[in-house]
Amino acid sequence: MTEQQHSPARFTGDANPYGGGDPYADHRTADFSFTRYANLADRQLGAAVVAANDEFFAHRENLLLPEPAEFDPERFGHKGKVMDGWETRRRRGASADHPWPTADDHDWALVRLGAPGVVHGIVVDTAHFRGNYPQAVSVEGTSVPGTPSPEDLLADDVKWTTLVPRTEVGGHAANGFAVDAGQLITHLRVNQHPDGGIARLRVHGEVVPDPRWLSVLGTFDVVALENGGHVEDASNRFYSSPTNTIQPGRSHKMDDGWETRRRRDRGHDWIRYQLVARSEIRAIEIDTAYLKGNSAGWASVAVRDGADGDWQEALPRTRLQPDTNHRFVLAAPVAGTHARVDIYPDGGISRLRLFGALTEEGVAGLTARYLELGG
Ligand SMILES: NC(=O)NC(NC(N)=O)C(=O)[O-]
Repeated sequence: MTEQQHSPARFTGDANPYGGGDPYADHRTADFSFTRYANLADRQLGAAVVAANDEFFAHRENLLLPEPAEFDPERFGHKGKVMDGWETRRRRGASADHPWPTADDHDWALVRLGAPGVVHGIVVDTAHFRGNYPQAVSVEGTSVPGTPSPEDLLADDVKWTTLVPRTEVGGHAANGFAVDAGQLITHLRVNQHPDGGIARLRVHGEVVPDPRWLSVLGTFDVVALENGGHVEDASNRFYSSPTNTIQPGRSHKMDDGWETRRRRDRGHDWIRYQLVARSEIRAIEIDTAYLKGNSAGWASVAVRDGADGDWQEALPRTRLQPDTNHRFVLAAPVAGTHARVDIYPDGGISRLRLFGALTEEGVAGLTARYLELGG
């Protein structure tokens, strides 16, 4: 997929001091088209903020929390105002005559993505940092194989590519940046110039798995997000994201799955996926964990070979039980590049697993893409 380059809305400058009431009432945000891609900096996928040079006021780990940042005007701790984000101390200059930081002074945090991938856009949200947000931010990316330590990542021989050049940002705003680096990224370095606080970081993109790993595994879940599957479209996203259906592990609460609004017509809901590459599917799991009074009543699965192929039934319309994992062995393998799950009439499922193996063509396509991206 190629990202259409739009210039996302830009916010710069201070927000007003908090004046009471809903702290989000004056939060500045916009619709960023790249948020249709999954968040590769998701803890659930395995992402982490592995190091930061300073976290005096607030911990670096807050950056990846899934929920919006909270603000309690009354909450102060030993170090100052308790902030729900990553916040560094105020930098100072070298002398009384020059008390200001230098132009190059900045703070950094190292982020490991949940899976290697191509980044299409980044949101640096300074929610509630109104007078203490960074003047500017920049983001670099690198691809380091294996499991490097923070020291390995900070070594001089690691080559970093600029994903977001140093850019002025706004306080109390979701600052969005479209990215078009066209290379595989495993880690990010997020810089705030010269210092300050960032509430949340989101890194939207596509997972590009190592084809050697998937080939050795043989049979695996060919639609799983961590293996390179993704949601192309869905009929409804009212309560929760359809991407939840391909997240790792079992769902542990209702909004960890996919739930649609109640239908009052004669239609039904669906999700369409692109598989990691052309695959042969042999077994299907549909889980309705934590969906009890709102589980889908029935579900069917179809597979398509190529973007314009015809849909071929893999699983006929089948009754589902609430809060239950269902397993189906297919009578014969079904080959394709795309899949869809249709649920009747509405409700939700928590996970869809499509177990199979890459076809020869699938291995070749994935290997070519991986090498082209520098993997
Ligand atoms: N009111 C503040 O937030 N002040 C300071 N920050 C914290 N967290 O106390 C600062 O330096 O910006």
